[in-house]
Amino acid sequence: MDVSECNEASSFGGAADLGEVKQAHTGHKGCGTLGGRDKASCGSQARQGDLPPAIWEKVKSHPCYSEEAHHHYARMHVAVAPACNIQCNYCNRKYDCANESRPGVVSEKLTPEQAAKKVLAVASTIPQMTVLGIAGPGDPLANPKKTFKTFELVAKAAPDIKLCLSTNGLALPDHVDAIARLNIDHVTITITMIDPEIGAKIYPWIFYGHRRYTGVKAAKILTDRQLQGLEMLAERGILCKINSVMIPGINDQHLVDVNKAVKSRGAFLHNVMPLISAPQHGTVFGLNGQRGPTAQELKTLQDACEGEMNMMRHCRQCRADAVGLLGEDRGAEFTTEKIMAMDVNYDLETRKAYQAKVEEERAATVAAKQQKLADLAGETSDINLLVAVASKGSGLINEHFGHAKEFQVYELSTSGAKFVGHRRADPYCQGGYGEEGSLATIIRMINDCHAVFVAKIGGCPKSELIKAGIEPLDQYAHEFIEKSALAWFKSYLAKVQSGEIQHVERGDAAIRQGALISAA
Ligand SMILES: C[S@@+](CC[C@H](N)C(=O)[O-])C[C@H]1O[C@@H](n2cnc3c(N)ncnc32)[C@H](O)[C@@H]1O
Ligand code: SF4
Ligand code: SF4
Repeated sequence: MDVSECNEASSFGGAADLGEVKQAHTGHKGCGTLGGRDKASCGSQARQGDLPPAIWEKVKSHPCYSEEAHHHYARMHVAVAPACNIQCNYCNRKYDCANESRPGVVSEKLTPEQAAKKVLAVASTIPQMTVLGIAGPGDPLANPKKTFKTFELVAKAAPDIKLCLSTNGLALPDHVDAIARLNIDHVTITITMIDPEIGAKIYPWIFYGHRRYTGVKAAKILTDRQLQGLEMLAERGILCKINSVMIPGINDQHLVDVNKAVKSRGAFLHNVMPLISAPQHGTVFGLNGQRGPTAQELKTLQDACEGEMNMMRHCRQCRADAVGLLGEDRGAEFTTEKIMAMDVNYDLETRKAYQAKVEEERAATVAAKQQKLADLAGETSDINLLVAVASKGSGLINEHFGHAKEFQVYELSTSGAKFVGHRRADPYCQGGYGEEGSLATIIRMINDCHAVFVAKIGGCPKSELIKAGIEPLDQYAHEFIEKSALAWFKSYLAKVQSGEIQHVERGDAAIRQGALISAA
């Protein structure tokens, strides 16, 4: 789901500012609303210097729009939008499990007033929370009064928080003016098809103009409205992310065409997300056995789409009430009951001071990586491999192998270290002792990786990883991820060149043996 699609309330406050942003956006060769883009300059991997300053300001601390930012900044969603105006075969909002991280899932629905109080409570407890997103549990624009009221309250009380919303796009053209007026600078539209014949297999019905439509007719209205809404937003300089759910056998090949269509209409970022379809969720796809993609299938599609626009690869498919860094969920600390009892002290200056420290930490991460990249400059090898990393955030290798809830995956080559995805894991250590079943699952899940970087690891999992051909590395504990990965890669290349080891491809073959994106 999406969500973090938040927008920026403070720095781009007035109409004049918006005009300036639009000009900066459309005027930039790499990120123009229409026309060619420069591969390195758009999307979540973009860094300072790649983008016009006004765009960089919008994305630099948005954990979903900037891969670099997601190590340092948090987001939150408030569940104020329960209703939906369409039905997707992959969505069932009635199924709720507090321990589950999945789009559309929430524990409590909130009024706009409760939501605003929650935002202030989180903002004062987690000063690196920079983005408020509304992403459900239904569709924000099928609940426009509650959605916009919430944004109004938050913009007034906490003007430094960026505002985002995530919509299926059916009602979008009717609300673009309100979105611009409220300075909602980031909007996500879920577009899974541009061909209504394919759409009819994904959407059983839509509700539009006081009536219900089904089949190809419904899908045609939906795709027309989505693309119209995207063009209208791009025209106003509002950054748009497109979410596409990858459904093998239904729209997987077609998503390359979707990518071209949204790129040409000014989308900033494309997020191809894997279908989640467990039967117990009670969705049509879950019940009829429709599978989601493997990690390798997802990566292959993302690579195919990544021509001129970078792809978002760090989406965690968050709950509609998620709180915290991507990949962690601190929602349980902020239930309505707890918030009502909290003494909330929202202090803008304290938040700014904290975020200045975060920026220092981030600058150190980038500098360390640049130095290692410079070290690699003379290498000519065409070796390209994956490594897994256990991290709790801040761009550090700071998680114990046995406690990791996910492994971040980086692709290493002489061009650098590129974040290409994550694999969810059931923590190997439950209550202090290892579970054999979950160790085997984790090894299968990262079986396409040559090494795994961890803060600490026990003797048994270490030897099992070595047996599986994955090198466990704890000597980089509490070091920066990319710097360490590049340093290790350089030493790996040296060993290959000296004949000390032989490079063996892992990749496809290993992961086809059963590594799914989620162990769940
Ligand atoms: C829950 S929706 C809420 C926002 C809005 N209604 C929409 O669909 O864009 C957030 C995102 O989660 C995605 N999503 C919902 N159920 C999913 C599933 N079972 N598998 C993958 N993505 C899913 C949606 O496609 C959407 O991009
Ligand atoms: S990680 Fe994905 S689901 Fe979570 S807030 Fe960001 S875009 Fe939305
Ligand atoms: S549009 Fe969003 S909330 Fe509505 S059914 Fe689809 S995924 Fe669920």
